[in-house]
Amino acid sequence: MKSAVVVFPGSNREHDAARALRLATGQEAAIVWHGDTSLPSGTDIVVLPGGFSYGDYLRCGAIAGRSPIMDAVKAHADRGGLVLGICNGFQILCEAGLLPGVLMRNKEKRFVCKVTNLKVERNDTPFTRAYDRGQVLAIPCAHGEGNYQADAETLARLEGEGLVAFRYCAPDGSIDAGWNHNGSLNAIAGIYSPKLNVLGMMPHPENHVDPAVGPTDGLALFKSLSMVLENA
Ligand SMILES: NC(=O)CC[C@H](N)C(=O)O
Repeated sequence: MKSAVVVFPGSNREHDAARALRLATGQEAAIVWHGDTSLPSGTDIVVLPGGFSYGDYLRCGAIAGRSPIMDAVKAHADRGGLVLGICNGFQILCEAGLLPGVLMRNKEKRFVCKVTNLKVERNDTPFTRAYDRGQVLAIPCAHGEGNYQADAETLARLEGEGLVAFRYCAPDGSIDAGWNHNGSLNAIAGIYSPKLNVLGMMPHPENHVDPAVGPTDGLALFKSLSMVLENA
């Protein structure tokens, strides 16, 4: 499995993402600069990592979404290639038009850094097959602008087509506004593209992958990707 992690000026989670990919797949990810115009040949999965690309100026991800590498990322996604955007990476995917909607400021207008509970909506996707449907994961969040918003038509389409990947939930899996720390519509923490090959999510699965430093609920996401590609 060949993976590539894109680095933008201000990215700060690229090594965490590369490490998670290495732990799950046993292979090194290529590190790709945002100013490049192509991905390494044979790339199976592209990861847009978290961080503060371009200092979060204009809107988080707005400038990075127009970087030279994004045409190659779009072409990869159009061919059915896998793309994972985590936190700032999710913001970049929305700003680049690979996913619908926008990430607004958290409802309390504060940066939130804490472990959240995430409900796995479906486990028949390339990103979630190593999870159970309805499983509740403990995954950290660290963002100021994670409040997912979309117009009513887009929201209805996401819900109707099963494109919500994860929701913020209570520890027992119930959807309760008290656990939706950033105010996202329908407690949405992550969404898929219509072909399920692009996933954007605000929480950081790459930070819960190593038993030496804590819980490992994020590892199965990266394992899912390697399972898909082994079976391809
Ligand atoms: N951890 C991150 O990727 C942060 C995302 C973004 N800069 C925000 O604060 O919303």
